[in-house]
Amino acid sequence: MQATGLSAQNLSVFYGEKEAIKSVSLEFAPREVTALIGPSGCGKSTFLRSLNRMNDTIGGVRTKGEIWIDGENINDPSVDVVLLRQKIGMVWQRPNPFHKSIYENIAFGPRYHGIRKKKQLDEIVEECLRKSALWEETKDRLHSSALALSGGQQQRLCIARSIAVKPKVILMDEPASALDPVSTAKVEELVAELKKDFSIIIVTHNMHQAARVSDKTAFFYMGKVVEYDQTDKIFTNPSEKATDDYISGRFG
Ligand SMILES: Nc1ncnc2c1ncn2[C@@H]1O[C@H](COP(=O)(O)OP(=O)(O)OP(=O)(O)O)[C@@H](O)[C@H]1O
Repeated sequence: MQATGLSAQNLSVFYGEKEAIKSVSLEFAPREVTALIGPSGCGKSTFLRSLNRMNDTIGGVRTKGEIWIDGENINDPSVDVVLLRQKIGMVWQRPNPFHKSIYENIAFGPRYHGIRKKKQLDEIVEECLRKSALWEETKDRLHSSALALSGGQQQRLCIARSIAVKPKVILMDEPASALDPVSTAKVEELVAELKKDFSIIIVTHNMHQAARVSDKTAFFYMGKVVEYDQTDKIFTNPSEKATDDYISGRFG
């Protein structure tokens, strides 16, 4: 079955014999934030990575089922993985800027995809830094090393880098878990701002964060989605007892 936007249909992911994701179907709406929650080892990161084929980089991974974006099955052999990851970007748990200048971190992707004019690249760099609430802090040091930024600034730079290639969807794997509370709040504000332009799918262990930033929440347990609904509903009146037990801290 094809769907508009991004969706997983009966997706299973195996590490060797182990089935880490068990026939999961989820559909993501444009310009919404979806939180993936659940206890450690339930498959959130595996599911997230399968959405832009980052699992391809791990040996011994096998995928069954389908993932569709804009009418294209991303696991089809004809799919160009570089273009796929332009469309579906990723921000990791630990900030991982390139060992380059702040400017080059952002210009790299657009340049790779064919933009060469300096003026145009300058505009993209400024726009992305503004959207990531980093412009004021960096405009006088664009050509200094990105590694001289604080951890929180580096993570916002990684978000700026991910939006520079104009993705439709941004995947975030616990993007604030390595950050202090002030930097965490800035990343959360950024998520709220960015959803005006992008769909965001965020893995988080922080229930308050999921409740604050997301429109929809999927509760994963042992490789399956137990419940997927509006975030308000999941956190105030979940349909499944297991969801209630998890969000009330009774396990996990
Ligand atoms: N590279 C790998 N090789 C083999 N098994 C793996 C690999 N990565 C994850 N797994 C297994 O797949 C299952 C799901 O792991 P995954 O990291 O997706 O869960 P998670 O919900 O994101 O966990 P956490 O919240 O602790 O990050 C776990 O049983 C894990 O041990």
